[in-house]
Amino acid sequence: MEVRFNSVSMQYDENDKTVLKDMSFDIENHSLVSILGPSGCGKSTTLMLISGLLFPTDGQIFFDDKDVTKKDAVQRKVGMVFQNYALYPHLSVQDNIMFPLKMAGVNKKKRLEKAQELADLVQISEHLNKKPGQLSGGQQQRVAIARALAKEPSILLMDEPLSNLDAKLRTEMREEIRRIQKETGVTTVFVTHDQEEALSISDKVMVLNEGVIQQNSNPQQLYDDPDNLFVARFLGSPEMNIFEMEDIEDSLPQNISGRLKQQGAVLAGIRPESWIHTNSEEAVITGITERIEIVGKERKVSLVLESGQMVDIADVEINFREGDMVSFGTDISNMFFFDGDGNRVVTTDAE
Ligand SMILES: Nc1ncnc2c1ncn2[C@@H]1O[C@H](COP(=O)(O)OP(=O)(O)OP(=O)(O)O)[C@@H](O)[C@H]1O
Repeated sequence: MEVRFNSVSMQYDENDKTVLKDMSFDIENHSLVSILGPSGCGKSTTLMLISGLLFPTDGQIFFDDKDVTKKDAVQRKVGMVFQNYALYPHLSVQDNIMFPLKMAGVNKKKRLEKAQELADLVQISEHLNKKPGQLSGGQQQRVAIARALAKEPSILLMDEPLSNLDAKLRTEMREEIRRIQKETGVTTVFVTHDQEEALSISDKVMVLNEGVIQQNSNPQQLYDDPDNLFVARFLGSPEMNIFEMEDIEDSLPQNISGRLKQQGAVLAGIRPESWIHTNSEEAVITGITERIEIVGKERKVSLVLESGQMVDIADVEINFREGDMVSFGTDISNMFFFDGDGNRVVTTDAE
């Protein structure tokens, strides 16, 4: 099922602030889309509006060509998975999976068949007779996914489904969600505030801030070609280093820095992994190495510039020590520029 928002706005209360502002997007059939953004940006509200558990103040919502704006969750036939699993503790795994089918009046033979099929899909067959309390968090979430899929939903909605799991299980389960989504082909919307999670499993990531879509594109594009300063800084860890243009323009070719300024560029950004250690005059920054962190294969250097600005540098060969004065440069193609409103400024030469 394709989902389309047409200028949707949401205000919980007349006197309250507008939580989502004039939101328009398309979610392609059979795709997995993540909604990513900081706390309070409107991720769950967007998901609830797709589900039909909430209704917009303005705008229309379409499932394929059908206007579902006024239809509730049952009419929209959505499947939902929550952070806390929301399983029935007194029912077995099998009964939990079959529950929506029982409510729909499906006969027992068919219910059992479907429960087995879904248990196989989410790889929980050997636990069918257990109660949720006897399962690990990851296994409980598998049951919740199977239950959400039981009625062959038009769309599967997941609100921070992995938040209660430890780091290793989180990684494992996100791969599982991707596999299950691919096998079933069900259009899936996944809410998370974890960028790695969103980038690793999604066909598209919708980045939200303060109820406004900042960018809606494939994960690689978000990282390599951010539309604005918010997206550039939100994605990537450590965060992109940001400089005032005037602090950095001397190291840019004059014709390019002139053109960028003409276009309104006031800030320049360089990702920590784009720096190259150099002794040449082409260095963009020079500073004192304040800290070197080596954790497994990760290398991170914190450099303090003369101005006092701290710069993060990652993935470089470390042939210097803490306290050393070191210089770094980068190719102009690795630099991002932004105007005073935080919008990206691109000159063809700087691309
Ligand atoms: N029932 C409600 N009544 C009034 N305001 C609400 C209600 N639910 C959410 N809000 C407000 O709407 C805004 C968006 O909330 P929402 O839960 O959608 O954000 P979120 O991005 O999912 O946040 P989080 O990551 O913290 O869960 C917040 O400012 C929140 O305070």
